[in-house]
Amino acid sequence: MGYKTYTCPIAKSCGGCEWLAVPYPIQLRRKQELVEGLLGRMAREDGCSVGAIRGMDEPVACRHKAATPFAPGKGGRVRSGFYSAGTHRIVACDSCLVEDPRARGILEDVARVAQELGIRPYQEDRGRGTLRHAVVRCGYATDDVLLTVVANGQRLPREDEFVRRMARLHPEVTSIVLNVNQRRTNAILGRECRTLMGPGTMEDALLGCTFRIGPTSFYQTNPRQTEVLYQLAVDGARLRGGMRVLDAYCGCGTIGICAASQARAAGASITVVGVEQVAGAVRMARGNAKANGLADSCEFVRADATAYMEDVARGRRDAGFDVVVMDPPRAGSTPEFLAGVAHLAPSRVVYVSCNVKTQARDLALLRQHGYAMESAVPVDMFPHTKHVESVVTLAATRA
Ligand SMILES: C[S@@+](CC[C@H](N)C(=O)[O-])C[C@H]1O[C@@H](n2cnc3c(N)ncnc32)[C@H](O)[C@@H]1O
Repeated sequence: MGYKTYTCPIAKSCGGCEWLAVPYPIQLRRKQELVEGLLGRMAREDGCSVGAIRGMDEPVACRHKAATPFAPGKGGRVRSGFYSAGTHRIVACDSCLVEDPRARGILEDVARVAQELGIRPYQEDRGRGTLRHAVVRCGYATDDVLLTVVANGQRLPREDEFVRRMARLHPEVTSIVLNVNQRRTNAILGRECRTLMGPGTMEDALLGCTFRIGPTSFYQTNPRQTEVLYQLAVDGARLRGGMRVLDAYCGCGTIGICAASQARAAGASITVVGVEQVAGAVRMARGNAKANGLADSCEFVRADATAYMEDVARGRRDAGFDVVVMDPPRAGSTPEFLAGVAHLAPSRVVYVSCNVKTQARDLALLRQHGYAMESAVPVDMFPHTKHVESVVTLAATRA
């Protein structure tokens, strides 16, 4: 890898890629050092070391998802682009280095068509206007493109015409969904969705499994690197026939389904129980298990992961897991969940994290509960930013 850097005309004002001026090999070195700093001592004490970061060959066009806010501009214009770093001022943008190249043009045309049809953009300070945000999700292994338009209301004015024009301008869009968000909040998406065109979801494939993803479901941003991340997680689980795997914080069921599919391909059958708190994601996970021929071996439960563990400890749910895979949000897990892991006493724990600080905090507790680190591998899911993901595997030290 040479010392090539990437440029972007709005790099300074956008602030999305804060490390863009840093050559990619140096970005990777910094992330490696960050993970070493947070996990290195614990790894050494347990007799292992932090492995080499898995970076990208070409860290561009890697985000499957792109979004824009809308705001009123001069002369009835509808403005779109990115929020300038630390503000809600919109900086226009017609292409983005890290996004799927299909996405930005579609978002720009949402603004243009809304302007032509007189659909008023949302005024954040007054809570007035209809068009708040748009989000485009593009398949990595498929040609699916899902456009979600977020409205401050149940309908868009001239909704049918809006859909007709967008479909004509962008035949590559396979689905359009209206998401309703009438709250005064910074959160982009509301809970309610209505399909305006197509199936209302998109399909993608990872590690040979197909996944249907809804507009509000979590799906890893960088699918190329997701395959690297998931393979590390599946390898770390050391699956054997007959094993039961708990996939905690499972989203649309992606890790558990990839694990069950790889076990099946190796002639072994495992069972997976996925736990996730978002109802829509659980529905998707069940459908995904079915679509991959794994409905009999993969079960998905809608629950708070900590509450699920507490139920297991009280004997209200089945225990008997050989492996726990956990992939919590940035805030990490809870002491109660981690105590629940100790109660379940799986032989292995695989901890996937997008925030190594909270992961280090949780690993310290798991080590107190009788687990030792066996491996830790950073994965670069977010090039040109300071963020890094890591996969840590632990084994029970007590037989
Ligand atoms: C980092 S994502 C990982 C999802 C999935 N493993 C993947 O790779 O796509 C974390 C997931 O945990 C879910 N989640 C957050 N807090 C939770 C909780 N307390 N209990 C259960 N699920 C939770 C989120 O909805 C999200 O789907």
